Amino acid sequence: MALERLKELCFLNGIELKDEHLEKFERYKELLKKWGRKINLTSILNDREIEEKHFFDSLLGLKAFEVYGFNPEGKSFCDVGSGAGFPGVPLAIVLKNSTFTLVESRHKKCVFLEQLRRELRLSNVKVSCCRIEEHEGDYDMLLMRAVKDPKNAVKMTEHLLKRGALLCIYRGKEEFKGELPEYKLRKVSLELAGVNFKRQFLIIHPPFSTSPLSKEES
Ligand SMILES: C[S@@+](CC[C@H](N)C(=O)[O-])C[C@H]1O[C@@H](n2cnc3c(N)ncnc32)[C@H](O)[C@@H]1O
Repeated sequence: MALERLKELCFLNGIELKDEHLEKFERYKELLKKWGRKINLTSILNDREIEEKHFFDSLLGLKAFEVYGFNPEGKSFCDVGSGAGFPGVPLAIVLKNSTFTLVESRHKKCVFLEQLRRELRLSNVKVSCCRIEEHEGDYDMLLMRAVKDPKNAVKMTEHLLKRGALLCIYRGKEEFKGELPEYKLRKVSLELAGVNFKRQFLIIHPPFSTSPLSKEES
């Protein structure tokens, strides 16, 4: 059955998906497979892995926001270095009242993202083809996935953080032991059912910006 793995993992981990979302995820998967063969979009091109490691993984942001106390409804997000649309597009599919700007520096990936936006009829998504360092905007939250060095991520997005955005970094199980003296940082770890990987999120903001944080800040 279509999207069996995505449905199973979302069910096990309390993420609600409607039929209208599943239709869009199905079309997303087709486009990813078609374009992924032509341009170097992602090394993951089989159904199960796309559903688990891209779609489900991107949606885990919803769980992290919940733990953190951030209501994503109606908010403005910027997906930094969006690549093939992760995590921005899966979140845009389920958060129809929130806006998502996908910033990507590589032209051919931007062409894919534009096509995806049109085919999935995502009126809450915009694509900005430039380096994040040159992108300006006021956002509630910046999203970054597959980031090696959180310090570098902060450096690249400093101009947007100073305008009041939170930065949410999707991390694997490896602990971030570094320091970000000018920022407040909260780690959110998720225990997941049905998968053999862990997800940790770093949520970072400048000390002056309003934040739902009340405890466990460092
Ligand atoms: C490691 S990939 C991650 C892609 C996607 N976010 C994901 O999780 O699958 C990083 C992406 O960021 C883009 N990128 C790298 N430096 C960038 C910059 N300074 N501004 C915008 N995009 C950038 C790359 O072209 C690439 O698509």
